Amino acid sequence: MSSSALLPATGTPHTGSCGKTASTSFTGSTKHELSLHGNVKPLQLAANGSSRLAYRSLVLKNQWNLSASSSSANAVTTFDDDEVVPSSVSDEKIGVLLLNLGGPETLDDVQPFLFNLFADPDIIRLPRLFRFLQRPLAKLISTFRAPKSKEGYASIGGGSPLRKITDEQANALKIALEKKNLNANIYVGMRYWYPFTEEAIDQIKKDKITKLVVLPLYPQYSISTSGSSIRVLQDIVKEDSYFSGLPISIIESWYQRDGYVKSMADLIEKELSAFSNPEEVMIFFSAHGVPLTYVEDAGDPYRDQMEDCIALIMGELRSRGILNSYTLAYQSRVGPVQWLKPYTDEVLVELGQKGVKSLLAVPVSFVSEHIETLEEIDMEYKELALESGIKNWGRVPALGCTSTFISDLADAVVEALPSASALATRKPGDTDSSMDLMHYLTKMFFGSILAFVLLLSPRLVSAFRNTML
Ligand SMILES: C=CC1=C(C)c2cc3[nH]c(cc4nc(cc5[nH]c(cc1n2)c(C)c5CCC(=O)O)C(CCC(=O)O)=C4C)c(C)c3C=C
Ligand SMILES: [Fe+2]
Repeated sequence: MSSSALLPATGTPHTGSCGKTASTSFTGSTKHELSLHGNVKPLQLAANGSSRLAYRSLVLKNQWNLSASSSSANAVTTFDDDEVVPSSVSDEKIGVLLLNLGGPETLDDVQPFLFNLFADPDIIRLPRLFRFLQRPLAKLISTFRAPKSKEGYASIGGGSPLRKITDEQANALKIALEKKNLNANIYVGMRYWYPFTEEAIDQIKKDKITKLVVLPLYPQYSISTSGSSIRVLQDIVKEDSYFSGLPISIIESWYQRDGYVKSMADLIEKELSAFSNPEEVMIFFSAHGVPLTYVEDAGDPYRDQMEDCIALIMGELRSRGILNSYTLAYQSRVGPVQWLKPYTDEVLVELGQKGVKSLLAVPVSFVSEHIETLEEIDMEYKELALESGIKNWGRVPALGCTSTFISDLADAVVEALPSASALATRKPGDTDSSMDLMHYLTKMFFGSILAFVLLLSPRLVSAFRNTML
């Protein structure tokens, strides 16, 4: 059945734009006094491909003198103030670092972007012994995966909208913070494409930021997303005396915030009302998956947080008298291993077979439109759902620059400031280079055998081809 034969319940295409023009500088007000209260916040650290939990700070009541700051134009996207506040007003220069995944801007960027992604030890988690295979493996997988990915990016206009949307969110956050009397420089650091996290970090140092709030743009924490970006930050902090002394506060997850939950509920409520029989619509939460081993072996809290998040959103909807049925499934799996279940594609088919007629898809693991909303949900899953017997299809847009959401992120930043403190530094001698010669030779020996098997075996190569395409 062709999808065009059946009209979706909602008519507005989700273009992936916040609908505002990003600009790089603002004139901030000159002097603000603010009393802030921080909360006990867990800080989750992902290092060497494994997740660790550290608990950080504290209930503080702090009196701040916050100032606007200046910084020059740069390679990395920053949103900063033009106006320099006299140093007598305040010594503080507040920075907010938004962490995101990044996406290819052109089709030529796709393979190198995929290489960066698969070269990340938090994405392909090899045992330590085989870590030196990470890059050859990334080259192999990215080369096989690129044609399929390119098709996807071509179908959404030839590149990812992520940079543009993240810049717009940074812009909106800057304004929201100003409304809360906080002048801050906003930096965007992407994990796998421009502007890279490393560039943002360089700029933060150049700007002599004195207090930094790190805000990953993923509501729920996963080793593979926020964890990976925070690890990059930590690796730099360990080696750099400016960063090791810089008070930093990391907001590692924020799906539980009232403002986020209410903003999601608002979007769902609005899209439900576009169906002719809203109360018959099943709310279908579709989250990006992760391999099962992340959760079951490495202690990734992602699934628990996702389930908690859905319960909060549904609780909010119930409190508004919206009693629709709902379900959660995981999308976008890659490769031959088991991922979190149930899988979105399989659930859609089952729901169709069970006679569900109206469905509202809700992307819940990400706050921008991206390839997995614009292509996977809007095209692939919609078509599959319609073929499976679902008659009315709708999709909730990503939060983007929704004002209640951005205002809540601004609150999160303000609340995080008092608990900023220097991250722990590595002890002298606590480095990989302390590995002895025997250890090194053993690694190389077994690693070479695995490399030979993986890279030169034609059967394995063809297995790869089948699973990556
Ligand atoms: C919470 C969100 C995300 C999780 C968790 C996540 C894990 C994860 N992803 C891959 C593999 C790929 N991801 C790709 C793109 C991509 N992934 C996310 C979000 C999460 N990923 C985003 C926002 C994007 C960027 C989309 C864009 O618009 O550019 C891709 C490339 C696209 C494709 O080929 O499908 C891959 C590959 C793994 C392996 C993983 C967990 C281990
Ligand atoms: Fe992904």
